[in-house]
Amino acid sequence: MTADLWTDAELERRLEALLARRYHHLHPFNARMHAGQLSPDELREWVASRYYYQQCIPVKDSLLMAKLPEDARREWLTRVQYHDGPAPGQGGLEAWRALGRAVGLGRDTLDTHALLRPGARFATDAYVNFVRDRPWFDGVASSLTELYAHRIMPVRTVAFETHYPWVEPAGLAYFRSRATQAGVEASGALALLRAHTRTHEDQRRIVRAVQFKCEVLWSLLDSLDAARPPAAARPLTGQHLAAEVGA
Ligand SMILES: O=C(O)c1cc(C(=O)O)c2c(n1)C(=O)C(=O)c1cc(C(=O)O)[nH]c1-2
Repeated sequence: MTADLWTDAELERRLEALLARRYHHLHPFNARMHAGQLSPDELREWVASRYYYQQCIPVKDSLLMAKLPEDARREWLTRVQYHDGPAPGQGGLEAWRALGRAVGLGRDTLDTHALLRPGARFATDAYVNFVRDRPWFDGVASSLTELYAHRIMPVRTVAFETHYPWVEPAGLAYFRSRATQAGVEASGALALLRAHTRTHEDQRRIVRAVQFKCEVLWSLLDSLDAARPPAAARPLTGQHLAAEVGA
């Protein structure tokens, strides 16, 4: 340990301050969603684009697990199990499919990425690549946006109930589940990082990883918030791409 280390409280204060300024709850698209200003199609595109993010989370966690120390690996496995569930038809990803059904999107539309915005794919892939290519310490740190995620879930749930009554209530279960799960995950990640922090530079790496992750989440919403051009000029979706390669 070196004398110039921030205390735990100071590190958390810095992360809080960063997230309060840069987390995606402040993004104009999220603000419009929570204010009830999204059209049904915009809401569907968000659900479809975020589905790709949800699919990739257990993939990045599996890549991360391969690098973790033994105790941490056992702990991190629960994240993969949370999303994949103990059996088909269960788990977090299935809960997101239920959200898809609740907004009128079938599994086929989600799985073919027909409505996935290219920018949302690039942002998500950047997160997976970051975790794959960097040391596990940075990968774990990049999950710390979850320090804030659990706080916006209750806000989002109420926003959906209030402003989008056409969305089947059963579809909101995922948000409710994350309201507790994200906090548990963030505390576990922080504890693991603290146990392996030796230098001030380690602490700065944590902050930089959270900065990066804020940009991932921000970019994902940028892709959805782009000006809405006429259909012919709209960004390519999975459906267009599949048609072009003759699938
Ligand atoms: O809807 C959201 O605002 C939101 C944000 C985040 C986040 O902060 O990365 C995650 C999730 N949801 C989520 O559902 C989820 O499973 C998740 C996993 C992770 C991660 O970095 O490992 N973040 C998030």
